[in-house]
Amino acid sequence: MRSAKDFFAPLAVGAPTPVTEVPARPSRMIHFFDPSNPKMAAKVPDMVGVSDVLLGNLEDAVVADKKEAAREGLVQIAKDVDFGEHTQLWTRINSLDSPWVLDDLTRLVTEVGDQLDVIMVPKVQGPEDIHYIDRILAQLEAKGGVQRPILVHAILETARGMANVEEIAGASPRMQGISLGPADLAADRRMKTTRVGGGHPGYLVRQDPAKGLDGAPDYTGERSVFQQDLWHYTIARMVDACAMHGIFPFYGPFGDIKDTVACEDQFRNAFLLGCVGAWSLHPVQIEIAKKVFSPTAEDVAHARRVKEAMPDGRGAVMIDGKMEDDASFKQCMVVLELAERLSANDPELATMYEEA
Ligand SMILES: CC(=O)SCCNC(=O)CCNC(=O)[C@H](O)C(C)(C)COP(=O)(O)OP(=O)(O)OC[C@H]1O[C@@H](n2cnc3c(N)ncnc32)[C@H](O)[C@@H]1OP(=O)(O)O
Ligand SMILES: CC(=O)C(=O)O
Ligand SMILES: [Mg+2]
Repeated sequence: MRSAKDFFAPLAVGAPTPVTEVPARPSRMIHFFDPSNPKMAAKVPDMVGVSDVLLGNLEDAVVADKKEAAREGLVQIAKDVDFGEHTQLWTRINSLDSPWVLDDLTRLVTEVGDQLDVIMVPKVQGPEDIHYIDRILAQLEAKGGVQRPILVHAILETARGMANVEEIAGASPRMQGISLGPADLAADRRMKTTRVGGGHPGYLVRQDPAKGLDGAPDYTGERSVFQQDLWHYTIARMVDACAMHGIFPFYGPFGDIKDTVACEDQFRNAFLLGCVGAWSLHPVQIEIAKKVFSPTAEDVAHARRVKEAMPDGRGAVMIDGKMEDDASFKQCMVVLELAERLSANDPELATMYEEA
């Protein structure tokens, strides 16, 4: 463990000073594109300002013989495209045990390090993986003359990573956030779902049987079933780990692109539990994430009323028959702060909240 007093010192001579607070930039959707796919790459400039985060994916979903093309494609995009103030450029590098990761890091950081906001690291197993990335990034930042520290995002997609999630979240001042990786995590845990995120009709709770005429349970009657959320425990624990360390939790991918309704439900569950965003794999999911991860006009209006009724956040008042006090005031401030942050980037949302 590093001494607290050294935690914010650069890990290489000439590397930029680490941040003491992770910038809370709007990141409602992390939109994935494959930089080796010319059709997807061509769409990137038009997605600036549409997606909060554009992520050039180098890992899974990019075939082995396209790894170099994806890396070079991303370098070119980072050089050619102006991402402006409101869209961040991220990448997902290959896993730390792969033959590509060293070149991914070396090439990207020394060539376009100042354009990259966050590097997503897949299959993080424990804090030691983050310590490795922390040091090598510092060395490469120094070599490339990078001016601001590149932040790090871990994907939670192994049982060991899950068991170490709190240590991962606090492993470096570079840690920006953590995403749930439901596909690899399901495989690693030997879960028996073949879906990429989302629920499963087999994971359910069934209503008790009604009583028959003789007062005994009638096991033959109709009984409602309630599908449960396979990911509840994992997301809730990830949210706590992130909140504890002042970093941001994200739901990951929802693979059933055509099921926009269930995607919206899964995203909203994550939003309500504390996540700030989700991944978008297809352009259709950008709008879903934008809708879900922006507070509703009703919630903003309610939060404002509570703030007006309790300007200093103390005491207890009744609003619409409900008690509001210091704690619910804080809940309302979470909503208002998020609405304010998002409005600064999104004039449409700003107008909606003004009129709420
Ligand atoms: C478990 C994990 O690790 S998840 C993360 C890794 N996976 C990914 O990154 C997957 C990213 N997404 C994709 O590869 C694709 O969206 C797929 C394979 C799911 C579907 O692709 P398609 O079958 O081409 O979808 P579809 O036909 O609806 O595409 C419509 C248009 O949107 C484009 N498009 C599709 N996905 C994207 C994207 N992520 N970004 C930009 N454009 C996209 C297509 O190129 C197509 O363009 P065109 O109209 O010029 O032909
Ligand atoms: C997100 C991811 O990489 C996974 O689900 O495996
Ligand atoms: Mg994965």
